[in-house]
Amino acid sequence: MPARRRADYYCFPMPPDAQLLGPFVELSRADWANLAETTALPLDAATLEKLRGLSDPTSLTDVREVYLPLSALLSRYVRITRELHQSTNAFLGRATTRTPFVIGIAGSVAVGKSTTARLLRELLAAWPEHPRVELITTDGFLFPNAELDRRGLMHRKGFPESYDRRALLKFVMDVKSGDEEVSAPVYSHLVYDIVPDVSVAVRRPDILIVEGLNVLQPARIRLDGRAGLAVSDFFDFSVYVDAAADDIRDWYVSRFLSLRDTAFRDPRSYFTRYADLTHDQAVTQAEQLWDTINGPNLDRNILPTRDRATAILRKDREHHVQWVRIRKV
Ligand SMILES: Nc1ncnc2c1ncn2[C@@H]1O[C@H](COP(=O)(O)OP(=O)(O)O)[C@@H](O)[C@H]1O
Ligand SMILES: CC(C)(COP(=O)(O)O)[C@@H](O)C(=O)NCCC(=O)O
Repeated sequence: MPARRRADYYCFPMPPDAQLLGPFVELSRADWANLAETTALPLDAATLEKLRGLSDPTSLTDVREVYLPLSALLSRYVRITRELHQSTNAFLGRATTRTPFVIGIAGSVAVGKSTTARLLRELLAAWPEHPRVELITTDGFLFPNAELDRRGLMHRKGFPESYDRRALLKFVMDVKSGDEEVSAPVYSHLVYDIVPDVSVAVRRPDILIVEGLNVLQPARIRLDGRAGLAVSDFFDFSVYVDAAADDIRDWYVSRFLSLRDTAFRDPRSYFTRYADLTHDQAVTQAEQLWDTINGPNLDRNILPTRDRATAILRKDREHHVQWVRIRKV
């Protein structure tokens, strides 16, 4: 038998596509939709149009049946975490400042994380108890292209090692330390690079949403054999947006075709060379990008983190959420 590495002893042996049901309660779409505590939707069709990602068909019915109940559950978590903070302060005899409630949103490229994150921001901000909701995406913590090139990682964009993980961890730790102002760098999908000298500031919101491919990655084992910290150690709640890999691949390809007719035509786009591809050439190009970068990243790095989430939203081929899993407490 081959020698086992020390870290193997701490791993629960699971096939990569196995799903843990034990720690989760699973609700069908219909049962989940019945949980919405209010029928008033604080969002109209025009706002939804602005929040939806390119080629994302999420409808007002989806908002009402899926995202509204999720925001109601999240609001409970926020309230109870505040009570826990007060109770902990009373126990410690200290008056520590409450820190933002941090929500992580994970999932593959093209699965619709941005739409989920923007919808939750809108819905959560409608609650008078926590109106200040901010959102950051982890792409701002990708290394700039020049650095990715230097490290031989230009074809690994989105893999865990393509991020400045230390800076991302410090950002989330500073937010959870209650720092008055914490800033994050900014990425441009259009230019396909970090925007130099630009940052966004996070000033102690009630809720911070952190959206990105790898936010549920566990801590790395350091050279001395000890585990470090991971951003997910500072999440109060996390959501994994899930779908069949073949469906996500198709969504990626059709989004690429839409981008060919829109963003790729912008002279500032990194991908102007794709604007004049024929339909068939564009499909081949998109499939190649998927099969060499985003597909392997999903298999190796993102999907194995699914069961670390507090909530899993599983979409069908039409982007409709079929079932929801919530971690038991
Ligand atoms: N090359 C691109 N040019 C312009 N926008 C893009 C490009 N690639 C992705 N986007 C946009 O960036 C956002 C994030 O995309 P992605 O990381 O695939 O996550 P998701 O689809 O899960 O939200 C989406 O709103 C998408 O439409
Ligand atoms: C920018 C991304 C890595 C996503 O970053 P995230 O905000 O999820 O950390 C991804 O959308 C991307 O552009 N991947 C590169 C491969 C491709 O062009 O499809």
